[in-house]
Amino acid sequence: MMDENLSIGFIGAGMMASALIKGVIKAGKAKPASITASDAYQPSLDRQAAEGVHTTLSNREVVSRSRVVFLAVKPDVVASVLDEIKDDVDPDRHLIVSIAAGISLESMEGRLNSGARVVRVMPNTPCLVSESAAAFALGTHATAEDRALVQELMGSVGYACEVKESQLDAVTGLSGSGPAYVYLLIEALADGGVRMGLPRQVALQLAAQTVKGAATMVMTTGQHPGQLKDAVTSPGGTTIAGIEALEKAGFRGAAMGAVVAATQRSQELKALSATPDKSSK
Ligand SMILES: NC(=O)C1=CN([C@@H]2O[C@H](COP(=O)(O)OP(=O)(O)OC[C@H]3O[C@@H](n4cnc5c(N)ncnc54)[C@H](OP(=O)(O)O)[C@@H]3O)[C@@H](O)[C@H]2O)C=CC1
Ligand SMILES: O=C(O)[C@@H]1CCC=N1
Repeated sequence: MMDENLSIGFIGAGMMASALIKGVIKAGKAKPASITASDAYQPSLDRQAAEGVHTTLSNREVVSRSRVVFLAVKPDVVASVLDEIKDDVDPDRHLIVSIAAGISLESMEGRLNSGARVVRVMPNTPCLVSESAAAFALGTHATAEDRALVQELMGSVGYACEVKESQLDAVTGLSGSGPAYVYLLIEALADGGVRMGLPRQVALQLAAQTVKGAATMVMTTGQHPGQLKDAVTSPGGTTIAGIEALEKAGFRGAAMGAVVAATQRSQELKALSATPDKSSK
């Protein structure tokens, strides 16, 4: 069991860090006072300070105050942040948890002093409402305790599982970016309702609840989505007319293509994380 007084730090206090901070506090896994957040953008820090989180403009202070340090900056900033905190990271004390898309464990370990414990996590923003879908991979020096801690922390805000690092780009393309695809779907379904005369608010509520209900059916009945689809689809009825329209528009291919494109983009981001020459350390 995690100690609720475990000190957790966030370097970068933007969208994803805010969602994680709120989620872990709500789950009772950390107290606001045991969290430290840094950012380059003062209004982001002001938002965290209002929640009772200790804030600072110094990334090094985050490391000095925390045992678990989340790297929650954009992928192209990770290298410079690691260079900045490198000499403050103590393998006996710190676990570094990167949530940056595409940045490899090897490249991060290569920028830190030897023995640094690093984990890569790919979360998603629904951790704010305890409905995250996350996967993680352990670095060379991360321990069984680190695995248990990350599983407990991420599991407290939704579903979490360990995967091979090579699978994390696909996780990013599916569940990391996935909430945005589903928001697009909800918006489009609501637009369809509005197009056919429903009030906007009613249409949006019906669309969102339909997506939530269908997801809950998949997760609780154990039935294949195809079986559940068939149960909605009466012969010669309304649903098959709707499905025909979706199939004609290439809906399945478009959804698969979104995951493929986002995965490929995550793979491209690796180019930003080439391992530095170790002899220069
Ligand atoms: N958003 C999402 O749904 C998900 C994001 N991620 C990953 O999370 C990471 C953060 O993404 P997201 O929260 O969306 O991005 P944001 O831009 O919202 O947050 C990043 C924050 O880091 C700040 N920052 C920039 N440089 C530094 C620095 N040197 N030191 C400290 N803070 C700095 C930025 O300030 P400023 O704006 O002034 O530059 C910004 O406030 C990314 O690596 C992304 O791949 C992973 C899963 C899902
Ligand atoms: O769009 C992005 O790059 C980040 C990573 C996954 C979700 N958002």
